[in-house]
Amino acid sequence: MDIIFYHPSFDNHYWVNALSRALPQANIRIWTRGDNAPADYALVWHPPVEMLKGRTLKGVFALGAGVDAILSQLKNNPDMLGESIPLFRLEDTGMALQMQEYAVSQVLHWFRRFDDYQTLKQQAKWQPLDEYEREDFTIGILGAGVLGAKVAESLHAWGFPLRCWSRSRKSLPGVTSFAGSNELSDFLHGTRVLINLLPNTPETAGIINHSLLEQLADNSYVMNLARGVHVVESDLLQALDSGKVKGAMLDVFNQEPLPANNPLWAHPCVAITPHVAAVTRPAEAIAFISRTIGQLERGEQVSGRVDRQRGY
Ligand SMILES: NC(=O)C1=CN([C@@H]2O[C@H](COP(=O)(O)OP(=O)(O)OC[C@H]3O[C@@H](n4cnc5c(N)ncnc54)[C@H](OP(=O)(O)O)[C@@H]3O)[C@@H](O)[C@H]2O)C=CC1
Ligand SMILES: O=C(O)C(=O)CO
Repeated sequence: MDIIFYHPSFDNHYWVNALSRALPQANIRIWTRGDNAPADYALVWHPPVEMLKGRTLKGVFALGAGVDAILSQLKNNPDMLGESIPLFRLEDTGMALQMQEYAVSQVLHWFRRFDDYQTLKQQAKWQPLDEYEREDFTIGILGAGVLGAKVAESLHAWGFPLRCWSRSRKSLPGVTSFAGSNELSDFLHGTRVLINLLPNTPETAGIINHSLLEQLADNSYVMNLARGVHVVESDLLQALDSGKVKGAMLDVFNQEPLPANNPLWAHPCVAITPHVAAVTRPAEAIAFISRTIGQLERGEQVSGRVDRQRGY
């Protein structure tokens, strides 16, 4: 079995060595320009079109959870990957725990008013503030897939009222499920903390806009852990300036790296991380990929296949 590997920023040699240990029966090589030799599988992130074009692969694995970049490449280059070639993505592989850490720590930061205490500290003011009540701190999670469901689970342990919004109805302990565009308004009504874990698709791009933000509870908080394209930045800034939204924690942006002149950097109510909410963990990712390749080779059912029409 031949496997080609390409990632623009990972240590490709490290990955190929680790993959070779996990799949000793496979010949695994780093793909470089001009390599047209046969391959059974391709493991990629932001691959050059020529890497995949014209190949008859048994499968392509995205080295992350989101496949928006590769699907957008495919839209512009439909012959990059034949319709019958399955595309897989990483499911969890250590990312859910990272998302849980991120979401729980930030929700607690807001709930315990550490943002307000930081402001008071800058003024050298010793001033106990009113406590927030849990029942006024409803957390709404946009997207209840692999990562959204795990984030909900971790917040459930802290006793917050929880709701999620997805395409299909969910049954998650302690979480009220809202499904489909008809139920989005009800989901937003009363949501104090909005956490975004949707995939980037034509239906979800720009979803966090003026109309959505207006429907949140007053003094709400927004956490974007999914993709920058979900947030209309000018609408968020306006909501922050008006006080409708009290704080935003943003990991992903329309343009990455976020340009130095972007007003989000200087906004006092915005916290920023550089797309690190959940990174691909090699050991877990390699375990998932090698297990899935084994299942495919044996003709077994596999998980993680992307529905290209749906976009995630
Ligand atoms: N910032 C970072 O470091 C990282 C960001 N990400 C981002 O997180 C995203 C989510 O990952 P993951 O949880 O694995 O993805 P999943 O595909 O498992 O979950 C997606 C969820 O979104 C819901 N959804 C999709 N489209 C719609 C829609 N039109 N209306 C309502 N709900 C919708 C799905 O509903 P249903 O269940 O009904 O299908 C599902 O619940 C990734 O696509 C990626 O962009 C991922 C990893 C790291
Ligand atoms: O896996 C993904 O989709 C990511 O965004 C990794 O940071």
